[in-house]
Amino acid sequence: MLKVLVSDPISDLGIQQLMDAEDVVVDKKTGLSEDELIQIIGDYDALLVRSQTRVTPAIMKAGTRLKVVGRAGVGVDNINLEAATERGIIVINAPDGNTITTCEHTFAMMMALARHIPQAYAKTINGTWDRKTFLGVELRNKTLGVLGMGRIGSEVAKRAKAFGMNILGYDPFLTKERAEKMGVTLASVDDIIRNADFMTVHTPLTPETKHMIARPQFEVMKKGMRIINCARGGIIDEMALIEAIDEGIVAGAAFDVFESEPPAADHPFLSHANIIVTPHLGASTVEAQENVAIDVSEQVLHILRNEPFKNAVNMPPVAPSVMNIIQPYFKLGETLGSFAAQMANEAIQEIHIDYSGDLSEVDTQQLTRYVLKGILERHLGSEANIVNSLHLAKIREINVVVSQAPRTKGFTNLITVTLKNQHEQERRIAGTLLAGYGERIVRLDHFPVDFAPEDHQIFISHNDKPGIIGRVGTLLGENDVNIASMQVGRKIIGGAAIMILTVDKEVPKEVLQKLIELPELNTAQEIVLQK
Ligand SMILES: NC(=O)C1=CN([C@@H]2O[C@H](COP(=O)(O)OP(=O)(O)OC[C@H]3O[C@@H](n4cnc5c(N)ncnc54)[C@H](O)[C@@H]3O)[C@@H](O)[C@H]2O)C=CC1
Ligand SMILES: O=C(O)C(=O)COP(=O)(O)O
Repeated sequence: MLKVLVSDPISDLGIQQLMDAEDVVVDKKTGLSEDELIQIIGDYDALLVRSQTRVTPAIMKAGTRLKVVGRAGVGVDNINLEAATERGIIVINAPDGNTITTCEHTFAMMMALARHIPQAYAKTINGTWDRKTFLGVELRNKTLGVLGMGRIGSEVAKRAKAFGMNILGYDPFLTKERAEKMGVTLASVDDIIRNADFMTVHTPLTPETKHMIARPQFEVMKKGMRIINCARGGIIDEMALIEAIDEGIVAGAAFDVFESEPPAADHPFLSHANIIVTPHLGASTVEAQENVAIDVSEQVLHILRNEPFKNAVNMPPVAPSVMNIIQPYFKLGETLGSFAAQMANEAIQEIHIDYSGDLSEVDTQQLTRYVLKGILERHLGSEANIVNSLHLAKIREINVVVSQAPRTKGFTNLITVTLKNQHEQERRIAGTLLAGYGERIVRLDHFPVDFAPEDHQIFISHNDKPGIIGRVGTLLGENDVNIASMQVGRKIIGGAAIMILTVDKEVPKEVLQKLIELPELNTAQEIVLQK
C-alpha cells in the first residue's frame, strides 16, 4: 500500500481522488512539530503540505520511503529543495490553482488600503462615527507599479486596467512586446519606485528579491506611495518600511505575508495605524484550495505510480511538445544505462551520451536523467532516480558529455552510451526504438548486433572459432539454463567476437565460471535488466 501524509489543512474535496485510490492510504495529521514529523515520516511515500510545514533536511533524511513532497500552492520556500534533490525526492507544486484568488486578495488589499476600510471598520464597531479621519484616494488615473509580472502580477495588471490605472511593470522575463499587449508600460525597478502611487510585489523570495525594496529604495521613492505585499515576507524590508511610513515617505502598506510567520505579538506592523494586515490569506478561498489540492493530488498519484507527471520544482520543466518526442525513449535510455554500467567493470570517470536522428533536435536533458539513473543504479540502487541522477554524477566527479547529431547510421533514432574509466578504456552500447518492434540494442562495443533487451542476458566475449557456440549451448543446457535467443557479433572471421544469449532466468555464478573456463572464451557476464 502507498501511504500519503497530509500535514497541513488541505481541501478534502481536492484530495478526494487520493483518498479514493485503492492502492493509497491517506493520513491527515496537521500541526506536527519537526520532531513529531521525523518520528512518523519513515512510513510514508508522499507528503502533502501548504506553507506551514517546514520540510527540513532532517525530515527528508528520516523519510526513507519518501518519493514526493507535494505543495498545494505556489511557493516552495518552506521546502528544502537542495536536500530533496540530493535524496532524489521529487518536489511538485500546484502553480495555477490559486492565481486568481491571490490576485483578488491583492486587489482587496489595495482597495482596503486606499479607503482605510479595516481602520474605519474597527472604529465604527467600537462606537465612533468618524467620517473625517479616513479620507481615501481613488485608484483611477493612479500609477500602479507591479514588480513581478508572472501569473499573479499579470492578473493584477489586467484588473488594474479596468480601474483606469496606468501600469508600470517590471519582470526580468517581461518583453516590451508582451508588456504592450497587456497594456503595461515596461519599466525598471527604479522607474516604479520614483513614479508609482501604488506598488505591489509578486515575485518569489530569492536571494535577489530579498529586501529588493529597502532603505536605498525608500530614500528615492515617490512621496505618498502605498505598498502591497501578497507575495512573500522579506521582499520588502519590514523595518525600513516602518521608518519610511513614519518619515512620511510611504502613505500606507497592506501586507498578507511576513518575514517570519506568524509575526511576533509585538511586530510593529500589528499596531501601526497605516498598515493593514491579513494572516497569509492570499490563497485561502474555497475555489483555490480545491484547485490546488486536485492538481497536486493528481501529480502525486502519477509519481507514486511511476507515471509521467508535471510541475516538478526541483527538475527543469519540459515543454509538452518536447515531452511527446522524448518520453517514448525514457525506458530505452534507462535500459542502455543499466546495460552499459554492467559492461563496465571499473569505476566510471566519463559518460558520453550521443543522441541522433529524431533525438538530435530536441532538448534531451530529461532523457539524460533516465540514462544516468540506469547507470548509477548499478551501484547506488534505488538511491538513484531521475531527480538526483545529474547531481549524483556531479558529486562523484563523473564527467557527463552529451552530444546530438542528425546522422544515424540508418536508424531513425539512436542513443549511444559510452562509459570511460580512468585508463581511458571504453565500453559502448547503442540502442534504437523501432516502430512495431520496440527497443533494440544495435551495437555493443564495436560489434553490430540486433536484439531486444530482456530481463536476463549473458554477454560473452570469445575468439571466433568453430564449435564454441555449441559448447556454450551444451554447458548451459546441462546446467538447466534455457536459451531464448542468441546473437553473435564479429568484425572479421576468426577474430574477436561477442555472443549475447537471452536466457529465461538468473544464471548461477558457478555456471558463469564454467563458461569462462571454456577454451577460446574470454569473459562471460550476466546482464540483468528490469523490463
Ligand atoms: N499570499 C499568498 O497566499 C500567496 C502568495 N503567492 C506568492 O506570490 C508570488 C507570485 O506567484 P506567481 O505569480 O504564481 O508566480 P510566478 O512564478 O508566475 O511569477 C513570479 C514572477 O516573478 C518574477 N521575478 C523573479 N525575480 C524577479 C525580480 N528580481 N524582479 C522582478 N520580478 C522577478 C519571475 O520572472 C516571475 O515572472 C510567489 O512568491 C508566490 O509564492 C502565491 C499564491 C498565494
Ligand atoms: O501558494 C502560495 O505560495 C501561498 O503562499 C499560499 O500559501 P498557503 O497554501 O495558503 O499556506
